[in-house]
Amino acid sequence: MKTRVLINGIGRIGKAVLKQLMQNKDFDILAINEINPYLENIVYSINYDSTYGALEDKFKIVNKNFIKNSFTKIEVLNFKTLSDIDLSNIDIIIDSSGKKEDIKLLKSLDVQAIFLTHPNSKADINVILGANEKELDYKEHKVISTSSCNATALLPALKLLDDKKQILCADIVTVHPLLNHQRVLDGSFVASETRNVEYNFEFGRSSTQNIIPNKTTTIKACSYVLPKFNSTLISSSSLRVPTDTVGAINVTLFVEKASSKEEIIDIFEEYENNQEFKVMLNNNEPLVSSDFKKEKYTTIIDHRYTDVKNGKMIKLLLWYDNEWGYASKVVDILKFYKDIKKA
Ligand SMILES: NC(=O)c1ccc[n+]([C@@H]2O[C@H](COP(=O)([O-])OP(=O)(O)OC[C@H]3O[C@@H](n4cnc5c(N)ncnc54)[C@H](O)[C@@H]3O)[C@@H](O)[C@H]2O)c1
Repeated sequence: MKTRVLINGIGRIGKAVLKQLMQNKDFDILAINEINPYLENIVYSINYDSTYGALEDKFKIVNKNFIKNSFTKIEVLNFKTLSDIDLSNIDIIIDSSGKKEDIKLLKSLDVQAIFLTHPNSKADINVILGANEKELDYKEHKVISTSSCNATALLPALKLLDDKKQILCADIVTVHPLLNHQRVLDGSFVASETRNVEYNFEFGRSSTQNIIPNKTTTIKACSYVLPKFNSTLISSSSLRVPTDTVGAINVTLFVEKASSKEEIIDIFEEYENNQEFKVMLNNNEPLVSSDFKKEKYTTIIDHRYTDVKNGKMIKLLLWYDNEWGYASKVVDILKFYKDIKKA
């Protein structure tokens, strides 16, 4: 039986999830809920995309509040909160609105599961493939966070090296494309339902003219998945850059067990050849960020920059598509959830 899905919030991540999940015959996207009240605008922004290109099979509006292409017909709703929606024909919700909804309210919804596309310490579980998917239990876990793009890219690599070499401490710097909550030109930085103002004033500055430093929640998000990877072990910072998608993470690790550069590369190559999900891919080509656009592997280890000093300091450069790549992991987690439920 097909799993009937509602997507809440059809922004950058909602659209990337929609376009990938539409291809999967085990899922039926029955509804989208979006606070944007302009249906014409929603359809337009699904059909055309500056980053990933236009849809070949375009949607049209039918029957007032439905959108339809050759294969899919989806109802478009306009509610402020999920609790106002009739969910009688929905099995799972993907909440890609970014809204930090009350977890009690989410748990009370009459669906099998709610997948949040942001890290959430109050969710029943935060899942990253290649880190803790074996802990996912459909009977116990109803509110399931699929963590953040950075943590999804970073944690499998950290876990692998910790299992083999035991990490003593580390530092990461994420280089992240701009996001919709930023300003095009300088302005105020105000709180919203999806971003609180404790962030920093630098996000009120022009996103296209600056490299914007900020704190990152990446390590906090990792700790919700595997508690040992926390801010006592790992320091972090982030640079927001004026590109549309594809991030990079510069990782420096100090480890207990000494190794050579060749041994570290072998560890990642062995992982790539034996993995269950598309998590890690090794790269040795002279590529730049846009070459990783639409890459579905969670993280690409760029071995042109892999290095080891004195046996115990390891340097890595990781790439990841923070939109399409992350959304592909949300879809993989949904497939995994469905598989364990069937088994
Ligand atoms: N963009 C990324 O790189 C990325 C990667 C991983 C996770 N995320 C997370 O995914 C979430 C969405 O991020 P995004 O970049 O797609 O943001 P976005 O601003 O592009 O999209 C959010 C969408 O949700 C809608 N929305 C807001 N509140 C709503 C509500 N109450 N009900 C229904 N719709 C609502 C907005 O109108 C918008 O269309 C955030 O939590 C973000 O942290 C983003």
